[in-house]
Amino acid sequence: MLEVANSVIAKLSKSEAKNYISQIIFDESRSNSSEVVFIAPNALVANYIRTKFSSLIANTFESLITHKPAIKIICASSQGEQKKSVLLAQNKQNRAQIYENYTFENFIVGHSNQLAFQVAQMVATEPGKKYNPLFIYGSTGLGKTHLLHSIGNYALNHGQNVICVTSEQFFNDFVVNVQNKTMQKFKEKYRTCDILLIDDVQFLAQEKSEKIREEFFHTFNDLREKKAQIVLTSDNPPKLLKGFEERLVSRFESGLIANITPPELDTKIRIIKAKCEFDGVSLDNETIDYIATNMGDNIREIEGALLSLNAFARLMSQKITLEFAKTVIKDQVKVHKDSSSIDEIIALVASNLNVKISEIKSKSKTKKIVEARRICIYLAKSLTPNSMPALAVNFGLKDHSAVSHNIKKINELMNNDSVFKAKIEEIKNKILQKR
Ligand SMILES: Nc1ncnc2c1ncn2[C@@H]1O[C@H](COP(=O)(O)OP(=O)(O)OP(=O)(O)O)[C@@H](O)[C@H]1O
Repeated sequence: MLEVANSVIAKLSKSEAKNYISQIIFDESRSNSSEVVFIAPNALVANYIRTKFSSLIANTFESLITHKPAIKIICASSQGEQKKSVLLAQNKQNRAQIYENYTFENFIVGHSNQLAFQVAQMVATEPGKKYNPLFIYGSTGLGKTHLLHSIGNYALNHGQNVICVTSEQFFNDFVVNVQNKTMQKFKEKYRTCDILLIDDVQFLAQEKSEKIREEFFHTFNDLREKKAQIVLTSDNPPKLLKGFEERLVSRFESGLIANITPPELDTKIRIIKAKCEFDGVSLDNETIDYIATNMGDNIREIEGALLSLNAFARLMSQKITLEFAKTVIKDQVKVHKDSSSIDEIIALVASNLNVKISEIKSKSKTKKIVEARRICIYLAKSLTPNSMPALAVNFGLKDHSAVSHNIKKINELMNNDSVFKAKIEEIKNKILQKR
């Protein structure tokens, strides 16, 4: 059916496709091999399609299935059918904004993203009940959009009316509707959905116009009152989103905040294996380990490296070996090595916590220095491509389990103390901004 719809749409103007063809839904229960039935939301659309597009649809069927069925366009009879038809038509449009491969099934879960994954599943299955809003934050390329769209895919497949946009799309939509004096349309779109998913909400904070934040504030309140689910993603926790008024920040914090941290080596390896399987790329374990250890934590960049490897291997009819991989992705690896050195991290932590660089590098067991050193280890693991053994050498620790122990302590502190957590995020942000 999708093939027929796409072929028909390809022959129409944008407005014909949007205003007519995308409004009808296929009625499987009433269709058979000689007659195909579609439901239109009202008589106007039904009549228009009957007279203008019936033969085009029938011919398209003929070209694809070699016989020409009769095409019947009926009008939604009951209120329920009308509502279903409108909802399905809306969902067809909404679906177009959601990446179909970004599903819960395709998401690899590890310690770094487990909480975000679990709550995302909960809000998808029971929207608006708990954790509203859900605020997911983390550095770039760690899977925030993937989780957001997974919620969207799941909810759409379960008949929910979902709007999924980036904050830039929300802003552009707002501007267009203000210019066209069609704000009522904008409000209907954003305030009647069951689930509103907004990606990269930090960009709204940076917009010069105060009006967009005002509109977002009212949209947010309206949806919350109607118990519609709101999910937001961002690169930083609400407290660090400079540009939003306190009233909005406190609303973001009123639900659940889930942080996605950089994946541990083991999770990264599982993600690489899953991506290879998905894209049909064949890599041996040695090469997978090399990529996981040397390429940083941004999964988008790892995906890019896998694509390059695959493309070069095909082009040169060559099997992907470790040596081949090292040559092809050497630039990506180099960029990561240069991007945020351990010394840079130590210097920033030292100045932020008012301790000396030499103290962090010393063997001092003073509580304040131990904590500063631990923060450096934690940040070095998150922000540099160094492996655990390499970090152990760098920080003069016995082995990789000593590194894990230090990281675990910081994670515990962050989980129990939101001020401490915000402080770490702030330092991390400063390091990222220096890149
Ligand atoms: N845990 C995971 N399992 C499978 N794929 C993942 C995982 N994490 C990230 N990815 C993949 O990595 C790519 C980048 O992820 P995504 O776009 O969701 O990152 P992001 O956190 O939204 O980044 P940004 O802040 O730059 O928008 C996507 O193709 C996504 O499928």
